[in-house]
Formats: sequence, structure tokens, C-alpha cells
Amino acid sequence: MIVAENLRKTFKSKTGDVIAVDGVGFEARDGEITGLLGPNGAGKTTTLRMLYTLMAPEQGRVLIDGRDVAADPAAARRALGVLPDARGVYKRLTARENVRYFGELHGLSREEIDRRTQMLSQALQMDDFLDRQTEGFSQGQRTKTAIARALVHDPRNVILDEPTNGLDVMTTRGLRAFLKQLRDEGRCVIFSSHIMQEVAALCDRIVVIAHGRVAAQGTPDELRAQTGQDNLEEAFVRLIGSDEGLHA
Ligand SMILES: Nc1ncnc2c1ncn2[C@@H]1O[C@H](COP(=O)(O)OP(=O)(O)OP(=O)(O)O)[C@@H](O)[C@H]1O
Repeated sequence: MIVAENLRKTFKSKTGDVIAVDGVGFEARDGEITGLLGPNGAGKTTTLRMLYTLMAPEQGRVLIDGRDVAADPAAARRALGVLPDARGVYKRLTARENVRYFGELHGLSREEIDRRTQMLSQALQMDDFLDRQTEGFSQGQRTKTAIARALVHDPRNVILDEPTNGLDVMTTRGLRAFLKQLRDEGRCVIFSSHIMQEVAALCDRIVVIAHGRVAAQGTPDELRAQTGQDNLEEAFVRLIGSDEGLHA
């Protein structure tokens, strides 16, 4: 379970401070997929970076499985699997070697790494390219490698920054099925997206972010009720005030 409480982050720029995240709070439960939906520049990536300890919030705190990440960031990282916005796979290594390297960093045994790699490769349909060097991989192949690598240590909580960005329809379908599988295993899954249809199709709970703030949050039914709209897409447009930057 991941709890964000009143998070704030400001960046300095030549023209003044940019308040990227301003009082963001939500709860992402185990056994649920929580979607962070918002247009470009809304503050999704910055929020996720604070959740996975890459950035410290100026204000507020993050709890992973009930523990404050600031008190023990290393323990928080062990409990997390992260697909960052920069996928950053090592191009001289094969997909399998990328996964193995992370497994070794987590202190897993060779047998454990092999078992997890086989399981993840099957679930993510990576068998065809598992033993190819990642240089020249398609975007989908790189994303799958980065996800497998993020999950090698079997984390209870999974954070993915725009996981389907740039993927074709079939790969997206496969990835959505995989996220549902993680949810059904009881994990806490959070992902960000600017695609309304994706969030509507996948999420048990949705946090709508605009201009660094939470515009609304709840289950799809709750968001429909709050806005008086039967159609979730219409509800999102109402909540954000425009549909700019919210399409595939
Ligand atoms: N390192 C940084 N330095 C300066 N400004 C930043 C930095 N990171 C983010 N910002 C600014 O903070 C705001 C929120 O950015 P963020 O990347 O969190 O948005 P996002 O919702 O993930 O957008 P996108 O969908 O385009 O990825 C933007 O105005 C962005 O320009």
C-alpha cells in the first residue's frame, strides 16, 4: 500500500519558481490498480518520483506499507518495483542480463533470478527477444525489459510511469493484462497516464491531477457520480476543465 500525504515540489527556473506538485494526497491500496490521470505537465512524473524516493518532497510524506520512506529509503526501495519515465536499459546487455543484473543488486540467488526471469518473460511475452542484446530494441521490447527488471525481486508495490507510452495496440493489450495479473496477486499497482481510455479501462481508483493538484479522486463510479456524467471521458473533461493533452 502506498500513501501520499500533502506532497509539494517546486523547481527553480529563470522565469521564477514552478510549483510542479502542490498538496497532492491519495491512497493506493493493495489488490487495486490506481491511475494518476492528467494532461502533460500536470505533475504526474514528479509525484511518482517522490513516491519512489528519487526526489524528496519539500512538504508532506510518503508511506509504503505503513512506513515513512524518509525514515528508511532503502527499505522502501526494496518494497517497490519501478518503471521510471527514462527506461534506461543497458544496451550492451541482453534483456535477460539486464534482469539478472538487477536481481543480483537485490541479492537474489542465481536460481531465484532464473525462476523469476522465466516467469516474467512468459507473462510479458518476452521469450522471442530475451537473449538478444537490447541495442536496437523496439520501444515495446525496451519497456518490457525495464518492467521485468523492475519486478525481479517480487515487490509488493509497483509504480509505472506511462507504461504504455508509444506501444502498439497488441503490446498495450498484453501489458494491461499483465497489470491486472499483478493486481489479482494482491499487489498495489500505480501507473500514470494522460490517456483517458486507458485509465477508464484499467483502474479501480483514479486520481485526476491538473496543475499540480488533485482535481478529484475515487472509483470510476464515484467520479461519474461527482460530475453527474454517465460517460467517464466526459467526467474527466469536466474535472480537468478541458481535454487538451488527454488523448492517445
Ligand atoms: N527537473 C525539473 N526542473 C524544472 N522543472 C521541472 C522539472 N521536472 C518537472 N518540471 C516541471 O514541473 C511540471 C510538472 O512536470 P511533470 O513532468 O511532473 O508532469 P507530467 O504530468 O508527468 O507531464 P507529462 O505527461 O508531460 O510527462 C512541469 O511544468 C515541468 O516543466
